[in-house]
Amino acid sequence: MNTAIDLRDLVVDRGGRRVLHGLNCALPRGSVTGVLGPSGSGKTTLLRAVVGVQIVTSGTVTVLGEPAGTASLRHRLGYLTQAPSVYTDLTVRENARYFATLQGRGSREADRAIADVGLTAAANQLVGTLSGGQRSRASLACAIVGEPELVILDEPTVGQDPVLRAELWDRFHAMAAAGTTLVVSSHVMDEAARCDRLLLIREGRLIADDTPAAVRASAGTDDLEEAFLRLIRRNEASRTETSPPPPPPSRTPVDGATETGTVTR
Ligand SMILES: Nc1ncnc2c1ncn2[C@@H]1O[C@H](COP(=O)(O)OP(=O)(O)OP(=O)(O)O)[C@@H](O)[C@H]1O
Repeated sequence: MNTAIDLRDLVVDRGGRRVLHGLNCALPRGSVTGVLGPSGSGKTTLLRAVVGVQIVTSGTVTVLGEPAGTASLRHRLGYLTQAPSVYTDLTVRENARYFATLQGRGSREADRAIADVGLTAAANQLVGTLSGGQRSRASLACAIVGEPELVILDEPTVGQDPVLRAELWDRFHAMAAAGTTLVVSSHVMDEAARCDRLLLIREGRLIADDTPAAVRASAGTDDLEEAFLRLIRRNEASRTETSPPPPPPSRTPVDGATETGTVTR
């Protein structure tokens, strides 16, 4: 089976509000999918649903052939949240070794993950003394140290300089070439261009699910940022057209007037 993630009519409510409105998509294994959309559009919620930590209102989320959240998936996926989840009173290497051990791996994999995120020089530094960007990379090392089949990364490159971002993306593609499936949320358009496939979310709805080339072609522009703007406007226009006409203004009959406006005496 070549599908890593399958969403069917996924609906999620949070805080009494509908956040995802019936998403459908199937993501292939061994690829890098970018999840893009404005702040608050539902990217993190979608990733949480795939990881299995989000209560789902209705629909199904199937991950590596199992329902999301199934215990056996825990060792098959790595999840990087937006808030770094590493121990500040341990060094980078101690953190990586700890998470490696949890995944049945050793110090070799820990050192490799540290190198993959460009932190070898800081391996013996306490995480609590790292910069924000370094701390986020330490967290990324811990998410990938178990060499999971599926890697879910929520804005992994925030706070990283362009050279490091490019290196991280090279690493993501090397992982995909080796068969790993990656889902990466981002706000950055040049990162969208690096993905094999894009999911563009707007207000909890998927408005594009395609390759970057197909997204550009469908929008009629080579500029991905402009393409997204056009797709968003097109989506808004079609929603306006299909929404029911507004109700007529309510008229409260005044004394002596009927509903039809005829004044009676
Ligand atoms: N714990 C929560 N309780 C209630 N509502 C929430 C909660 N977390 C998120 N939301 C709401 O769900 C919606 C989607 O949030 P989500 O974090 O998925 O967006 P996002 O696209 O990841 O945003 P960002 O790019 O800013 O991280 C937002 O309207 C947000 O306010």
